[in-house]
Amino acid sequence: MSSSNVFDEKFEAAVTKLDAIGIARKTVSPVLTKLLELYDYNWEYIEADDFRVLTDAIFDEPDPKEEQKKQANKRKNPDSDHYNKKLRALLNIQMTLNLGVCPKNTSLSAYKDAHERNISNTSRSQVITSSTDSSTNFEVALSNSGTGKLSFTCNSADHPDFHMPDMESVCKEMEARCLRTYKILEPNFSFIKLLQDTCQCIVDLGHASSGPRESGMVQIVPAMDFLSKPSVSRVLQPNEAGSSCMPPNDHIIHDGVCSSGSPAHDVNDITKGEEHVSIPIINTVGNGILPPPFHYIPCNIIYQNAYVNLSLARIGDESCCSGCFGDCLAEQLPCACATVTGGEFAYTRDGLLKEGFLDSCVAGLPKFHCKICNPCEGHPTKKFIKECWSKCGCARNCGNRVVQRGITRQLQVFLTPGKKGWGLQAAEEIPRGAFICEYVGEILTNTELDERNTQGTSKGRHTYPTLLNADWDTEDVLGDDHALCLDATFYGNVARFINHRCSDANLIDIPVQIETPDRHYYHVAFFTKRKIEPFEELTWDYNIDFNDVNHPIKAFKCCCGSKHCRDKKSNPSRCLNLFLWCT
Ligand SMILES: C[S@@+](CC[C@H](N)C(=O)[O-])C[C@H]1O[C@@H](n2cnc3c(N)ncnc32)[C@H](O)[C@@H]1O
Repeated sequence: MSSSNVFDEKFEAAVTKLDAIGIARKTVSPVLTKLLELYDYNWEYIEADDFRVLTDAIFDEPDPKEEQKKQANKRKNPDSDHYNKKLRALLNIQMTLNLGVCPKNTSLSAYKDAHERNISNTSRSQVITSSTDSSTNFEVALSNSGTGKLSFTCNSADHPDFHMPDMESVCKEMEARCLRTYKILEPNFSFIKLLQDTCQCIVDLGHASSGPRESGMVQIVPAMDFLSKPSVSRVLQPNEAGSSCMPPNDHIIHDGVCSSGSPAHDVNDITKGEEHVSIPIINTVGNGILPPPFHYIPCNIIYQNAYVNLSLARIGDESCCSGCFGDCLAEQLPCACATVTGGEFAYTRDGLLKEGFLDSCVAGLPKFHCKICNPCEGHPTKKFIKECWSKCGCARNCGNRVVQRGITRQLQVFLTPGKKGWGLQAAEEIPRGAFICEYVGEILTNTELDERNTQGTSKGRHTYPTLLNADWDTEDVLGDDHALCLDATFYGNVARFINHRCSDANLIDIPVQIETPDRHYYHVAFFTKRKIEPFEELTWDYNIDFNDVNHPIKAFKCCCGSKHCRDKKSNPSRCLNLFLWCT
């Protein structure tokens, strides 16, 4: 039987089953379609327990009439946080559009013509230009308060055909986008009204020629908190003119820069050249939303009190291979650096983890049961990798230096279709045992992490810390003032986008010792547990206890979709798509 027949039969069986308990086909079909997408067409999960997931999803689906009423109420009550988020996203897009329509062809003279037609014949706006050799900065001040400026930089030589967009067409385009993307139900929806209501801007399309506002313009008087955030200093560089500088999700293009407290994202490469490979941001939903801003760093950085002892004097002969030369893996006998891994290197000459080593990491070491906790549920202990380092005599390209050489695989940051937010996916086939990336962030003491949690500085829907507790022997003697963790909330690398999957995740985190022989501080490296297909999401098991409300790493309602999901409170229908709110 063909796979499409099998699909049809299964679909029909599900619909018939639910019909028998009084749920009509027209109710079942759309929910089933969404669930199938969510679970990668894994019927096993949907058919389990007599279609329990499907039945739950149907009962949890909001009544469409109730939903319409709620939407209308929210519009009447713009203070609602939920509603503000939506507006924020809409405004964000509006600003993106203003930059986005700036075609790659702009010349100073064309621009000046355009601004004279559209902007400058009003006393409330002005155009400021400043030129460098290869580019011209245009700052279009859209209000006399000086706060609502919108500007961009473009390379004047490359843009001979630029026309300043007129506000009417921008607003029409926005309205169409809103209706299309957000499926707004209200028949009288108007984008201009939305702008006026939400950021107190006066939108004048130039039809009524009254006073100084006769030309098509938008005056923006920031009223909402996100508009009044301080602007920053990063201006688009000539070589990145165009779409590569886009506003991060919570931020607006403001004062000519992708403005926020943190730098803007480059959609073509979230690493901004910090890694050997470019890692693009993919949002196939096309709603223009980007991940919230953070600083991309390729290596861990100490926040404040963390003590990491990087002393060459502490690395004894038994912890390095100063006598080696070239590639340690090419030698007949393994050097001192292989002692930690039982006298054999963890890596093959192809740069992959050896099968046996990976198998033993996946199987895991027995938990350590201490006498302090009562009762002790066991503390994690993991197998470590030890790489050669500066005190070793081998070369930079020695086969026992994999993690320290950084990311080499093709990866993408993408907006997941469910409620997990952003994720990381492979952009190529990757073999089993391959290094993907390190978990990079600020090095904090556990006390500092607790402080961030209690002060709410890390407050947000998603959290990004990981504890460095792979070795209980070390942890045991350290208090929270000394034990360390990594927090990628504000500073981090792509690993901060790797989502959790219970038990059958395709990545494993392995502690790696590089600069320090003790296990107080180490690197957390992700390797593939099996072959990865192109565009498969990369996941790891955070190993969190979904019932432990006091743990410094806050549990979330798990949407991993695994049949081994440990979150008994998770309801798969809650994990269904709602793109707009997911960041
Ligand atoms: C390290 S971040 C992962 C990236 C995150 N999705 C984002 O958009 O930035 C961890 C957060 O992602 C979300 N997350 C990760 N795995 C999840 C899962 N299986 N189910 C639901 N949410 C998940 C949770 O909000 C969690 O706090």
